[in-house]
Amino acid sequence: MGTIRFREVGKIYPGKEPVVALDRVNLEIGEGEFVALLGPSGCGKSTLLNLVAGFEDMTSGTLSFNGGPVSSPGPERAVVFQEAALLPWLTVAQNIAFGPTVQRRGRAEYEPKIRELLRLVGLERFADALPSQLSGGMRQRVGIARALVMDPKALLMDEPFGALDAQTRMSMHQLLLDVWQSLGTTVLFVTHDIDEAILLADRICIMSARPGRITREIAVELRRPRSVEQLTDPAFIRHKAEIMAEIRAAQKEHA
Ligand SMILES: Nc1ncnc2c1ncn2[C@@H]1O[C@H](COP(=O)(O)OP(=O)(O)OP(=O)(O)O)[C@@H](O)[C@H]1O
Repeated sequence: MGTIRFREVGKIYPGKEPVVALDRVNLEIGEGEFVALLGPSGCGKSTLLNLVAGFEDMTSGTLSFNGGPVSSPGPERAVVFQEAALLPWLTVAQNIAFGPTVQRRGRAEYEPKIRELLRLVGLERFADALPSQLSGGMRQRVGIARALVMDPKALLMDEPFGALDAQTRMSMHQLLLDVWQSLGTTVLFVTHDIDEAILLADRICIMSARPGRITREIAVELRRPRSVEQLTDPAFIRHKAEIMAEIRAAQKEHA
């Protein structure tokens, strides 16, 4: 389970000059699907993700997760932000265990899970390290493990690799693909990076400049398992040209 369904969803931020962030968004994401959201800055990508996370309320329309309405955050929908925001006084393992600890779950229940997640994100040797001893990529691995500890049905990722250098980004792409392949979690992934979206996603939704609407959906025709070698695949280049043309057209319309 992990299906997400937007029906005619609108979001207006109230204020002296109200901001129409989303306008009649329709989107269906199937169980285990990897969907990337691409679009110009300020088009409402984070707003859309925050609605699924339960951080914001919509103004109109309906949004459901596994068939039920979304009204608040929940452990079945985990969020990964650009900065992992780890607790600096806790070790890597303690940071990952933070959610279960707050929920007062027994150590015996979650410890095997923490070990499994440390292995999954390649940080077994850093279980006792403090966040200050880690690189940016390693911190983000902890962020992913922390998100997975409650066995979420969906991972909501808001530019999770946006602050990383190109090399680290590439290894994070591989890591995320491996994690997704082994867990089958639904992923909603917000990015500015066209290559990243094509490399990772099953489907790419392109949003128009404000007010944000989904103007185009592209099913990515690259075989899995994916790897960075596919950056030169003819299908990859075709998708990239198609997406760039769509984004240019949307910008022109807005100008
Ligand atoms: N809490 C808020 N109050 C008022 N306006 C907001 C709020 N949050 C976002 N907005 C506005 O809503 C619009 C959509 O913002 P959002 O952050 O969803 O876009 P985005 O596509 O994620 O942008 P970026 O790519 O730059 O992160 C923007 O114009 C933004 O200024």
